Amino acid sequence: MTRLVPVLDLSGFDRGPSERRAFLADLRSAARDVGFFYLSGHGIPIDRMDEVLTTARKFFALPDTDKLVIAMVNSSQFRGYTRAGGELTKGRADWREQLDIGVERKAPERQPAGPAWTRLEGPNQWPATLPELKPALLGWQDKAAAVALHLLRAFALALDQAEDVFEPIHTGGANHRMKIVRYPGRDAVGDDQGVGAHKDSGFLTLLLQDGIGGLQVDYDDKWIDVDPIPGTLVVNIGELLELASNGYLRATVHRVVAPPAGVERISVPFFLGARLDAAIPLLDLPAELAAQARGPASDPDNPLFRDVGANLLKTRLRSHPDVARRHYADLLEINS
Ligand SMILES: O=C(O)CCC(=O)C(=O)O
Ligand SMILES: [Fe+2]
Repeated sequence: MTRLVPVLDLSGFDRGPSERRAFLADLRSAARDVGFFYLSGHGIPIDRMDEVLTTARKFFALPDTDKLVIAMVNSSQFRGYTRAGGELTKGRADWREQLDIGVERKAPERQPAGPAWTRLEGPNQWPATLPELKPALLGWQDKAAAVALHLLRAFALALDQAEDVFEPIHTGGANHRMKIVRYPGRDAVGDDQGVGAHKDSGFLTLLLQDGIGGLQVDYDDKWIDVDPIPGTLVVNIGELLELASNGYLRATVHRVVAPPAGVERISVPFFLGARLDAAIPLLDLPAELAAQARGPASDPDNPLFRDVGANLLKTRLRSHPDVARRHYADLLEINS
């Protein structure tokens, strides 16, 4: 049986010209069709994957007070802990708790006249009572970034571009983001929105999920389960890659249905980002690909900006209104 969401083996990309060609053809069709695929052959041992999930579980098991000390609302960089119900998708609460981190940097000197997105760079918040979390998550972030950048080179070739076409927009200051997420069983609320239907806003998302399931993709107006396959990562395309390819590649809508009563699900999404000062290029696609480009499917309520920093700030402000009110009140016309 062929799966609707296929499994692609990244090691094929580095195994010689004919395997590379086959990998790129599979990548192109997976990315254009359903927009989601499983990635095997990525080189991250399954033990490392399990370790990250285990460490994430330990974090969520900490007492609420330990987690709330590092609440995201403390951070103008949108880093830190969000309790279940504290994040919104299309205005509705998501039933998941999570810790957001990003690239660990010092906050730059604040330039009042500088662009607002400069406030997004800076440090993460870490729990004092679980010191192993920081090395585990920063280590995972490095590994996931390396896999995602490798894949981005493959995407460039699949689009008939120079392999390094995306390098200028991420080299030297990329802003990857990641989080650890816990979806409690639905008995807690009686609502089944783990996370509501959305597209991801970066280039590529690499998702590590445990064995529970609940992730679904929108395909032909039906919700298709992306059931866990051990040892793989789930990859999907974000809006920046859709934008760069003028909609030839597609950022697929997806959601998570909360697990059944008494069951929790842990996931670790990693979002490959770009430099905040970069603008997303419009790639010059060869005629046969350009003819099939649909134009980016921008949501009229939520238009995409080519400027990476402005785009990221807009999506963060929408998802976390409490952070917006505390740290970005000067920018807000939104009063909710
Ligand atoms: O937890 C998951 O499986 C997916 C989460 C997700 O789509 C997101 O955080 O953007
Ligand atoms: Fe997502």
